[in-house]
Amino acid sequence: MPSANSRPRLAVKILDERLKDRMPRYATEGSAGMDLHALLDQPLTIEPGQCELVRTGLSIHIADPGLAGMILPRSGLGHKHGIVLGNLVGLIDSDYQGELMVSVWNRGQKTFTLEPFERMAQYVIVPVVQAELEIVDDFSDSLRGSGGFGSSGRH
Ligand SMILES: O=c1ccn([C@H]2C[C@H](O)[C@@H](COP(=O)(O)OP(=O)(O)OP(=O)(O)O)O2)c(=O)[nH]1
Ligand SMILES: [Mg+2]
Repeated sequence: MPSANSRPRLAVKILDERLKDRMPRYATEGSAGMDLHALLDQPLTIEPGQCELVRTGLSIHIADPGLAGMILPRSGLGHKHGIVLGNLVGLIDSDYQGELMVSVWNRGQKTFTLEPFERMAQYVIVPVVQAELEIVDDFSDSLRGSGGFGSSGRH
């Protein structure tokens, strides 16, 4: 695993002083994501079916088009409390310089209270390949062809 020194360095703006001692970090050496804390002045009640856009107090400029950020649910909150993301997955462009926002969706059946600075989601950096689309009339044959949606097991 690359040491902390050889990891890509991403510029972060702290938009609220209270985030200074709650910076996202890898909890273990092998963690894929860093948890994002909810920037809230008071507890936020989220009713079943309700979705709230919650501030993180951070802007992260990834800058490198070969990388992207993803905001993913935390499994404990998702499984035990039905707290996932209103957009299912948040995709953060490398040129985005605004505040990271988390769409917190209560897809469960009970009211959930999100506490100030609770860890609500996780942020993962992933490699990205940008492609060029080249218009053609025909493709060279492939084994699959245009079969999809469960076609591979059928005779
Ligand atoms: O959960 C999310 C998803 C997105 N964003 C920010 C970063 C991302 O780069 C930008 C745009 O996201 P996306 O392209 O998914 O949204 P859009 O609806 O297509 O908006 P736009 O027209 O601004 O691209 O919004 C967040 O802060 N949190
Ligand atoms: Mg977009």
